[in-house]
Amino acid sequence: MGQLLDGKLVAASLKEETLQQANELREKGIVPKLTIVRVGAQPSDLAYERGALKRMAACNIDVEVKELDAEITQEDFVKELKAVNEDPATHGILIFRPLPKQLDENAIQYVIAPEKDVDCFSPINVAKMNVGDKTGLTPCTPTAVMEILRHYEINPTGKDCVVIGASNVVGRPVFELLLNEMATVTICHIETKDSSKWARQAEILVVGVGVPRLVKENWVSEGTIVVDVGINVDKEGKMCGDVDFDNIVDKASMITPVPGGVGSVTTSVLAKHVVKACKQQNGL
Ligand SMILES: Nc1nc(=O)c2c([nH]1)NC[C@@H]1CN(c3ccc(C(=O)N[C@@H](CCC(=O)O)C(=O)O)cc3)C=[N+]21
Repeated sequence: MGQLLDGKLVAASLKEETLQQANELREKGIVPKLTIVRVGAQPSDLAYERGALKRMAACNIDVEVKELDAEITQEDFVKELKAVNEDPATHGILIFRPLPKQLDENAIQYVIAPEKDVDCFSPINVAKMNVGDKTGLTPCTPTAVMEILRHYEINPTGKDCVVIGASNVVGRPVFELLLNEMATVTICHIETKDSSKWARQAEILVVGVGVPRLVKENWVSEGTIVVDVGINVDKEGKMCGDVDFDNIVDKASMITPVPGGVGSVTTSVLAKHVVKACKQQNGL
C-alpha cells in the first residue's frame, strides 16, 4: 500500500509555526487580523468559513466576517471592499469566490489591496507568482499542495509532474508553483485528447477538476505520487476526491486522502499568509 500523505500532520506543523509568529507579533502590540468578505450564504463558502474560523482561533489570529447581501450591487460591493482595504486593523482579506453573477470579478480583482490579498485574487499577486517573486501572496489551496510535498521531503525539482485541470483557482497556479520549483510540468484539461496517457508518465500527479473519482487505476503507474485537490460529495452523500482512492492506493507510492489531505492544509496556509501580510505591512 502507498504511504498516506497526511494533511492533518502538515496542517499541525504549519499551525505551530504560525501560532508562534502570531504570538511574537502580539508581544509587539500588533494583532494579526483576517477579514473574510462573504456575499450571501453559499454552502461551500460556509464550509470553508467554519474551517477558517477554527484555524484562525488556533493560530491566535483575529477574524471578522463581513457578510454582504446576496443581491449587493457592484458599486456597493466596491465601496465595502475599499473600506476593508483601508481598515488599518485588517492585514488579510479573503473574498469567497465565485461571486454572484451581478458582481464583476474581472473589475473587483483590481480593487482588493494586493498587500492584504491572502488568497491571490489580485493580478499583482498572480503576476508575482508567475515570475516567482516571493514577496507576493500565492493562492492557499495550490500552496497547500506545495506544503504537503515540502513536509514529506518530495522535491519537485527536475521531476515529471502532470496537473489534471487548468482552472484559475487550482490547475494553473499549481502549474506555476511547480514550475517555480523547476519541475517539468504538463497540464491537461477538458480539450486534452487522452489525459490518462500523460498521467501515466507522471512522477507526481496533481488532480483538481471537481469530478468525483475521475482518475482511475489505469491513470497511474507503479510508484506515482498522487495529490488529490478535489472535494466532492458523491451520490451516496460521502465526501470524496477527484481520484478513485480505493483502487489507486495500492499502486501509488504516496497518496493524499480526501478528506484529510490537501483540503485540511488550506486553512493553515491561509493563517500563514495572514501573518506574512501582517509582518510585511509592519516592515518586519
Ligand atoms: N477565495 C476562495 N478560496 C477558496 O478556497 C474557496 C472559496 N473562495 N470559496 C468557497 C470554496 C469552497 N472551499 C472549501 C474548502 C474546504 C472545504 C471543506 O470541507 N474542508 C474540510 C476538510 C476537507 C479535507 O480534509 O479534505 C474541513 O475544513 O473540515 C469545503 C469548501 C474553499 N473555497
